[in-house]
Amino acid sequence: MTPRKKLEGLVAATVTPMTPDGRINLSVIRQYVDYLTSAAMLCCVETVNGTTGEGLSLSIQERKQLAEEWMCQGKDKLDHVIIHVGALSLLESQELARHAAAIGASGIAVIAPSFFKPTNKDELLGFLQKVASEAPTVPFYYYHIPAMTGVKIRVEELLDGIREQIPTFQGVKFSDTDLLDLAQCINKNEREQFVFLYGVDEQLLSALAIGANGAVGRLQKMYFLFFGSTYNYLGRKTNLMLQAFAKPDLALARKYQFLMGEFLSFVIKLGFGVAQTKAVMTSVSGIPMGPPRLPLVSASEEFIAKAKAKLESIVWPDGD
Ligand SMILES: CC(=O)N[C@@H]([C@@H](O)[C@H](O)[C@H](O)CO)[C@@H](O)CC(=O)C(=O)O
Repeated sequence: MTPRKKLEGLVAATVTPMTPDGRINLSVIRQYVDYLTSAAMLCCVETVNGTTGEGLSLSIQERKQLAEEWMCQGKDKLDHVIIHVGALSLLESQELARHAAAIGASGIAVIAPSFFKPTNKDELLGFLQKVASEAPTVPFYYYHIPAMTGVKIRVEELLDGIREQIPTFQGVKFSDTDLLDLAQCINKNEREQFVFLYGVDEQLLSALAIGANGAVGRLQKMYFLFFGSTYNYLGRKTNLMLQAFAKPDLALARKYQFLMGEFLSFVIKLGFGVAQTKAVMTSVSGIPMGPPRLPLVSASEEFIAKAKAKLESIVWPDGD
């Protein structure tokens, strides 16, 4: 496999900008990249076309266009662009994997198919292997998000012998609240060959504690990574939390986590999902992210006003 720059830092799960009439809006991606690298202080971007990016609501053609645009605009600015290539149809997923390889993606991620679902580890592995083998030089990540897919096969179980079947396997985008499963994965990963990208932003500090349990060195090597939708607009604050944890200044790290939690808990009560993430991101960055695609519907004006007021009312420890 071609040596690539080490994957480290925060990874934003990107939204897919759309025009008011619901078409993908490639024209703002350059601005989006600049925003992420400057204001949000991120150097990686993922997943183009993931959950937050409404990947499964897009056509194959749209997904390819978006992937190409992110690769083009991210060149020399983003260290990594990981492309989500999961689909309900194996053939479509394979086509997207080949495309991601052809345009030079830093990695591909795949969720479990979620209409006809794999019922055990071997079925899931079979699907993942057939996708990964279409991009034999591209680092491969399993994207575990059971709340969305309904596929609850434990990652700990999936990891056993996975490299024999998927030589490009690099790790897991772990977007689940089951910290026992995550802890077991980290604990078993003695040779440190895999990375775990944790994706429940409001629980990041707890996951950090689990990752740091084995050895602080893991954290220093950024062996344990974080991705999520909130890093689109709270990336800078999350980076400050990571710095406080590494120091270690746990009281300060907790303060950041609690304040992020205060915002998320507030918006979750109002009803929070991809549509609302798009609205918050539009309001914070000034980049028109547009509406989501049906069946998702735009966030209400009331939500937008309340979320904005809440975010502005938070007094962060760095004085911002
Ligand atoms: C279900 C969901 O959308 N989860 C988000 C989180 O970042 C989530 O928005 C955040 O923790 C707030 O609840 C990410 O894990 C999604 C994600 O990684 C992706 O879009 O690729």
